[in-house]
Amino acid sequence: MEDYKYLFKVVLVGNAGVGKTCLVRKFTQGIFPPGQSATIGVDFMIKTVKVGEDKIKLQIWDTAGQERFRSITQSYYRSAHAIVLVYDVACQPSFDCLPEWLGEIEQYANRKVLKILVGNKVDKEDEREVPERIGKNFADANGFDYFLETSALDATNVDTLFQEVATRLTNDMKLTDERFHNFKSNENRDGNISILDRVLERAKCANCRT
Ligand SMILES: Nc1nc2c(ncn2[C@@H]2O[C@H](COP(=O)(O)OP(=O)(O)OP(=O)(O)O)[C@@H](O)[C@H]2O)c(=O)[nH]1
Repeated sequence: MEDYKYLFKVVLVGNAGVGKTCLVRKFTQGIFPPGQSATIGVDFMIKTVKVGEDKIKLQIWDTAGQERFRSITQSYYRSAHAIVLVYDVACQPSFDCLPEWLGEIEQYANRKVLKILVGNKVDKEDEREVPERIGKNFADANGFDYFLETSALDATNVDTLFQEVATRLTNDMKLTDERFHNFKSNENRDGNISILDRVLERAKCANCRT
């Protein structure tokens, strides 16, 4: 038996070259890989973090940004608990493609998925093309749960990003657990099973409670 409370699937998406793989490797291995080559299809890494007293396992799926892998990566949206959409603050076209990525998320992901917007490569301040305010406005206007800027190169906000994801998902899951137990005790007290109880039970299974 592994001693973690929850396992969450986190999927990174965004244009090719925005730094998805470097963010994941910085977080999971503490390195900025030199000469990182393009991702083929999908790759995943695991890291355990602590949220309060609980150990939380993050299964982080790094998807290829290239168009030719789109049909493969789409199949990973469905089971995601969180989707991290990444653009490059020094590359306006990667920001201009965000509506297209949002369309994919809306089409393929669970309606309740946690949505995070990340502007990466803030170390390239001299070459910045997307102001932080514009990124934040986009996140607010498009229903993202959280926005921040990062650098996989100098580690700015990399741990913060994944820690925030783990914390938000854990809090949500605990709330679901709490509701579930309340309904369970009502069921024991009243001796009947409500429809809502069944729905919650199903939702729990779908959310990979471990
Ligand atoms: N300056 C700077 N360069 C970065 C940063 N993150 C990634 N890079 C560089 O950007 C390039 C692409 O990085 P990747 O991590 O492979 O990008 P990706 O989004 O995974 O690309 P695909 O796998 O093709 O989708 C590499 O040359 C990295 O060295 C960063 O935070 N700052």
